[in-house]
Amino acid sequence: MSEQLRKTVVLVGMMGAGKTAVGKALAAKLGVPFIDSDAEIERAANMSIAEIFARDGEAFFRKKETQVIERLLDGGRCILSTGGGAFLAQNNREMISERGVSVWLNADLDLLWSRVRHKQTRPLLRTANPYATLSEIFEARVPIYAQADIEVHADAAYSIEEMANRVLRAISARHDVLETTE
Ligand SMILES: Nc1ncnc2c1ncn2[C@@H]1O[C@H](COP(=O)(O)OP(=O)(O)O)[C@@H](O)[C@H]1O
Ligand SMILES: O=C(O)C1=C[C@@H](OP(=O)(O)O)[C@@H](O)[C@H](O)C1
Ligand SMILES: [Mg+2]
Repeated sequence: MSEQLRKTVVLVGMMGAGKTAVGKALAAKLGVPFIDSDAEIERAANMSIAEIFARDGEAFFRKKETQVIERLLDGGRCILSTGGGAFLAQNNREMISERGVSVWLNADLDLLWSRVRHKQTRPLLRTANPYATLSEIFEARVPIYAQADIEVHADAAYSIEEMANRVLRAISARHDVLETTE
């Protein structure tokens, strides 16, 4: 049995949902390239995301993010993990739905917090009360992530491997995304 990816799969969702980790595992399963938009931006700028936010600001980062996602969607089919804010701009959502398929990794706030609380890599959470900030961002964004083509629930009990299998099952049900031949 062989599987052929017919569209780029774009993982969206909150910081800590597992987009980067699950995307990598999914790409390995399918034998297709894995690309993380944050990593691409960091590579091009030769700076970390935190440094880009500090030096050039969030608006600059968002412009770069749109450019990078547009370029990647025009390239070969792959698993594309985006940063948590990438799905918020309408033009980004439009190009993702025209040229790829969006998959929302939907995790609850407690799970997200448990994964991001000890990390210093996410500049948006460098506030006096990072839990409150995460909670506000979560409330504001959930209705937008809910516009994704496919939703996969992320539970604390699911390993990265299990999550990759869940996304694989969800896209396998869509023949316009993953074609399976005997
Ligand atoms: N299903 C999972 N089980 C256990 N740890 C996970 C799982 N998914 C992600 N992680 C861990 O949680 C952290 C955040 O995951 P990451 O992939 O960076 O999320 P995102 O890219 O959505 O912000 C990382 O340390 C990652 O290894
Ligand atoms: O949610 C956001 O706005 C952001 C999420 C981060 O990516 P992850 O979702 O992979 O952590 C990164 O793009 C940047 O710190 C902004
Ligand atoms: Mg990530």
